[in-house]
Amino acid sequence: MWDTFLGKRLKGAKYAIKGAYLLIRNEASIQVQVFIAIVMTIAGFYFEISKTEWIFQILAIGLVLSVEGLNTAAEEIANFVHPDFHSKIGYIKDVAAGAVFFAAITAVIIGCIIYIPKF
Ligand SMILES: Nc1ncnc2c1ncn2[C@@H]1O[C@H](COP(=O)(O)OP(=O)(O)OP(=O)(O)O)[C@@H](O)[C@H]1O
Repeated sequence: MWDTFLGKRLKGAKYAIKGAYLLIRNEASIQVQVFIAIVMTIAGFYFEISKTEWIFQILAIGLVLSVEGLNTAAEEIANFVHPDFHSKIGYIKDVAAGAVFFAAITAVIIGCIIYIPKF
């Protein structure tokens, strides 16, 4: 069953769900982002944001969690291939963190556009 086209896709999805679970269980940065996502979701219901606002909020949450997850993967690869201090590893980790910064700034701006007018 797992050797068919559909079976291989299902197996891939199984590993992806396992990866998402590992990120949430092991990574403090992801746990913080998930907490913020839950708070923002509660805020969305509390302020009864519009369908368009929900779409942007969900996209922002997904963007941050996705990029944070990829940043963690980059850090893990860097630590595995070169556990010792190296300027190149420092550069790789810094640019991966920079990607998270872009995503986080985008999410904050979206949050401000949605919620500031509600006060
Ligand atoms: N092996 C290394 N060589 C050079 N610089 C490093 C190395 N490891 C970390 N750094 C520098 O330290 C910064 C933070 O490292 P890292 O992202 O691993 O966070 P941490 O706080 O050490 O670990 P964690 O995120 O798991 O708590 C990097 O962005 C990089 O500038």
